[in-house]
Amino acid sequence: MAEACSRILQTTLIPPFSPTQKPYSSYGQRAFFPRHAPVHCSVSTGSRTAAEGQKIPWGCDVDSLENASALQQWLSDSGLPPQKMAIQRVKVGERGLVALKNIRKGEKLLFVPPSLFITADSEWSCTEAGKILRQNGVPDWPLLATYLISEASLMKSSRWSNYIAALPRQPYSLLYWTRAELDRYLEASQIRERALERITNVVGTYNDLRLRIFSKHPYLFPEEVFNLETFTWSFGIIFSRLVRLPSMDNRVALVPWADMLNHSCDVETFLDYDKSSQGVVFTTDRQYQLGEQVFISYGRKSNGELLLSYGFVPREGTNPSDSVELSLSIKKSDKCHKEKVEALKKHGLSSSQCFPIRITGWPVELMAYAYLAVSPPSMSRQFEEMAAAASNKSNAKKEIRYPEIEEKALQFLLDTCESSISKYTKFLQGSESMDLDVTSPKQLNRRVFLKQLAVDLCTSERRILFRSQYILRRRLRDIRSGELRALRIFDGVRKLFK
Ligand SMILES: C[S@@+](CC[C@H](N)C(=O)[O-])C[C@H]1O[C@@H](n2cnc3c(N)ncnc32)[C@H](O)[C@@H]1O
Repeated sequence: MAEACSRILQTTLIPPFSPTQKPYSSYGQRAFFPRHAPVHCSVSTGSRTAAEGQKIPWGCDVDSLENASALQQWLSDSGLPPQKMAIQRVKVGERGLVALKNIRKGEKLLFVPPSLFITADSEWSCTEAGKILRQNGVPDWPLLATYLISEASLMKSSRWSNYIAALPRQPYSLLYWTRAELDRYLEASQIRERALERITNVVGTYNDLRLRIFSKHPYLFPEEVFNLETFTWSFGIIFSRLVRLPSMDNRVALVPWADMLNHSCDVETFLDYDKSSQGVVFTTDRQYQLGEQVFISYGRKSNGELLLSYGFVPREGTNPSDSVELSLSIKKSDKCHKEKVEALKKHGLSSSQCFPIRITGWPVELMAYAYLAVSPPSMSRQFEEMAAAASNKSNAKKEIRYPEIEEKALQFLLDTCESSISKYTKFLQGSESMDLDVTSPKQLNRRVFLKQLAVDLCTSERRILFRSQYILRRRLRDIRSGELRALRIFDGVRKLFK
């Protein structure tokens, strides 16, 4: 479903690049951007639609194979060894790498040499721009984001032009959702908060670069090229394609070709640098028949995290790493609110804290937080111990137990879980009749697409909460029936002595 809809989205949102546009005059061959009205943050302006903002004149529509063969040709001319896979249209992920022959389990594939990686050390076509960013100590991610825009804007003059031309013109990412869309579709999920934080970070990073560097060197960083729209694009590319290479001191890199591999929750194989073959490889953990799509893992990520960075949600129940964030808080009305918050602060936590819950259970930290939330003033001496155990920074990751308040703590968790479930249910029931009031087919496609992603995410997150609700109810029932049994025995013994 998501795939079918995503195709619609991709072909309708972005106006195609017009090759007749003139290059940017003061910078040799930079692509020309029409001057925008003042830059807006997509989060703060609910009215702006994604279709209006992003006019990126590079990249391509991923649902077509536009530019894929030029990329393949350029890569093999630039030192990529012959491959057992080719870029093709696929059912999962639109474009992906497909086996050209049978591939065995345990085979090493790819071998992308370092000369084809883009890292923070890559040479800039505009050396002056790179020098200035480095002199200003710009960290790797913003540096890479700026590098990508700088190279992209140089079009054919950049050595990466074939790679950039094959990148998505609009990466799927929550960065492209407006504030109104996030509020409307992701209200029940904590991923909404994460998306808002991420958008704020991107906007903040761009504003910081603009104030500190770009405004001082307008000839090197013209606003027509280095603006919030292009930064949203480059960060979208980075979030969805950058890889961390453990065997290269955890360096981050864009690795052309390797970044054409799509994610599957069924495989456990990751990209890494292989010292012996001196290239980025992965080792297959299953066999592939000729014509089958080959997958890697993007890491053990929840459905929410996959939506946040990559813009897709795996089918319900297929992701063993799926989790949902449950937000717990210390009630303002708590007699020991101040003391509890202070204890939490000491351990880097706050009065409201999110914990990941999986289908298989929850972390010991969550239970410790619940104990703290329900503990009475008479237990104030234990607040510190509870806060330490609630923080994953505590060295001793031991499970703490306070039998005297266990029932209260479990009930607190059950209440929180059920209030979260009701938010999801409200959204999911409402989504069936959600009015998709729109004025154009483009907007309709976008809304159907976003709604489907949100429904998929909320269904999978609610499923985990349902499971927790079941476990919590059973534990409470056991505690209560145990207490009842103990009470009956006590009563019997009392009668005996009467
Ligand atoms: C590293 S790129 C992979 C190549 C990408 N399909 C392309 O054509 O450029 C990551 C992007 O691929 C897509 N993708 C990867 N795995 C997917 C999956 N299992 N389901 C849907 N889309 C997927 C998402 O759009 C994601 O942002």
